[in-house]
Amino acid sequence: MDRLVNAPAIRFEDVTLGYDGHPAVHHLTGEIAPGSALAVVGPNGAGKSTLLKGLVGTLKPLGGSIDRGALKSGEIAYLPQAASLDRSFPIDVFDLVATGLWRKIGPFGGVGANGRAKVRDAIAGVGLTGFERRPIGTLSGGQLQRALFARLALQDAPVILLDEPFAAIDIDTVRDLLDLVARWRGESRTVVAVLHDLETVRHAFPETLLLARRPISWGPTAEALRPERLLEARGMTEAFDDRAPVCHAEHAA
Ligand SMILES: Nc1ncnc2c1ncn2[C@@H]1O[C@H](COP(=O)(O)OP(=O)(O)OP(=O)(O)O)[C@@H](O)[C@H]1O
Repeated sequence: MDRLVNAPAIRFEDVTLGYDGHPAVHHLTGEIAPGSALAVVGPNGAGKSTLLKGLVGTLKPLGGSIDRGALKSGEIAYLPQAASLDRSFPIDVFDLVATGLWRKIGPFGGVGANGRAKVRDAIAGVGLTGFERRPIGTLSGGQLQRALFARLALQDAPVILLDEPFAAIDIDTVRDLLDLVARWRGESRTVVAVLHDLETVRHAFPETLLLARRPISWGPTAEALRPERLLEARGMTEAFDDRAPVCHAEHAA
């Protein structure tokens, strides 16, 4: 547990992230404290998924820097949007969840009796006992998301990133998965989640980053989501030029 409590903050210093030299997020400066639960909120196209890709390291900044402290590769667990998963991939629930152990045993390592017990526990923890040998292509959206959360739990990472984890998921599953998020917080893990449902954000995430290509507000959720801030965010993405060059002005608005 000390490993998690002592995890470093993640710091953004005037970060620009984008594609083909065009910014999708810019002028992001701030810090994610270890053990915090941060919601990332904003309109469509605001750059929320782009930010998570930058955080996990699959997208390099076009400008500025992201300091992950001493976090090693693999210590940031990442659940992309459900649409990015190929559900036709021939793998069953047990084997999908077992891939959460890769960081510890390597892709070609045997899972072993101990590992198999951990996989079964993780599957039970998300209420999927009995589904172990079901191909993932036969699961409902909610069941698949439960399996993906079980895999995340097994990864045992100090930082967990979730991209729209509750989109098109039934209310019981959302409640169960939020319980798991609360448990991760109790274990001092850092959780960053892209969310659209502001009720869920207000209920379960004490900190919020409201993003609209640039940060509109970042701080305690009630403050960050004040109506005038939300209005400002809506106007920002509508006005943004998708082919704009990188702007190097210091923290320009
Ligand atoms: N691979 C890519 N190549 C080029 N442009 C991209 C790519 N991915 C995203 N973009 C663009 O970057 C901008 C931000 O996209 P992003 O997916 O980060 O937004 P988002 O806030 O997650 O949106 P949503 O809520 O709709 O999922 C959008 O204009 C999008 O078209």
